[in-house]
Amino acid sequence: MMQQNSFHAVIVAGGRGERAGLSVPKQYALLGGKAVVRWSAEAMLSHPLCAGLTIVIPPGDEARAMAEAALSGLTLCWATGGDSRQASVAAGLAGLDEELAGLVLVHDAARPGLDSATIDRLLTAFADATVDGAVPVLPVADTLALCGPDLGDVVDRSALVRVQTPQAFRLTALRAAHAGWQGASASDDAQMIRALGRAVAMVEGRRELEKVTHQGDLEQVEAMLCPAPRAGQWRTAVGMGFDVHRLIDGDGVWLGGLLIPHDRKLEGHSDADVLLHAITDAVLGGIGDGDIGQHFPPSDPQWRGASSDRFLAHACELVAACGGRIEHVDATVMCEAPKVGPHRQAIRERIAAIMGLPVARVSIKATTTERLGFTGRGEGIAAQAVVTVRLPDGGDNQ
Ligand SMILES: Nc1ccn([C@@H]2O[C@H](COP(=O)(O)OP(=O)(O)OP(=O)(O)O)[C@@H](O)[C@H]2O)c(=O)n1
Ligand SMILES: C[C@](O)(CO)[C@H](O)COP(=O)(O)O
Repeated sequence: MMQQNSFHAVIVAGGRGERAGLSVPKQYALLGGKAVVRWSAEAMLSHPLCAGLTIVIPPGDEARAMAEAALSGLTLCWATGGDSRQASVAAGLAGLDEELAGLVLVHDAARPGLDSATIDRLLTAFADATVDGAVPVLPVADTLALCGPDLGDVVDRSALVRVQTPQAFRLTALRAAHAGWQGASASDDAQMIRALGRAVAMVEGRRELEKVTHQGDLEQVEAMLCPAPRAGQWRTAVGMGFDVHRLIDGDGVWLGGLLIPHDRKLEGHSDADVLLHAITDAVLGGIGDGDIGQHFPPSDPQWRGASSDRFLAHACELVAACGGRIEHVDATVMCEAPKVGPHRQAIRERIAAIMGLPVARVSIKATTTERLGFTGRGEGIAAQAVVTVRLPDGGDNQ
């Protein structure tokens, strides 16, 4: 049953970002350690009335979006973009169920500064049954003038606004607008709804919703969203973790959130994922918050056979609750077998997804111990990890 005023979000991330001139399309660029598109995806999904999210990406970009933008940990649908923003929006709308999505919020991935309050203002506009759309707007602060070879006449700016996204619509109206559009390519959806003679309300926009368009914009938006810490406001902490599990007869070992085929398995109360346990302890070490056994006691039956993803995700949530963020993970697995190398990239991607990090910030290494000791004799597997955490001063655990 659809909740009153719940909405489905469509984030268009199907462009090439040519004007921004970055080394990757701007939706995948890192802003405050997180891919640009992930900022809006998280903001949409964390809104209590968000009933679903579709992200529109360039053709063939799904693996990249999941790995580079660390989107695989989020619950969402994919759509393949078109040659223009308008075509990409249409592709995103195509998969929506009319019944489930009464309202749709269409948003540019290139505007990472989305917050819940803006979404609330847009939704509130639909209390007026005559409204079919709502957009966030900002006043124009500069003098505006026509331009030709020389400066032309000044335009009355009191009659102008800057239109941002997300733009909210009744889905039936937006579909009709896209189906009936006959003009040149439309730069946003509100003008398409208005062409049908339908009303679009204006709500207060947000400075932080500035679009990353040209060179230098990414730095400016980052400065708004992640103000650089002044000396003494932040500190960097390094946490370390170490774990060992015994190998027994079985048919595969859980390592880094993946089941690796093997003729043995790791023994433990949970799934015994020795690598995730070491990383979890390193994350907890970074915030001085005990260890994995304290948070998930082996004596507690609810953790019997549990997937260790949950332990690591919980530790990452504790970092966020302190106002901190994880910068980097470096871990080493010690065993003779199974060989980790063939699975290294898949393990990095899985850990990055669990931790909400870009893959580049997760390093996984492996070594034998030259047949020495318990790992050398194949009696068990050991793993150690180092995690770097950035914490605001005052965000400390006592
Ligand atoms: N074919 C396209 C073009 C744009 N977009 C998306 O629409 C938003 C606004 O577009 P814009 O800022 O123009 O992005 P780009 O097209 O990527 O930029 P450029 O024109 O500089 O290449 C962006 O989130 C972009 O990813 C899209 O989904 N599909
Ligand atoms: C949709 C939009 O962000 C509203 O301001 C804007 O029109 C996108 O324009 P672009 O030329 O596709 O960047």
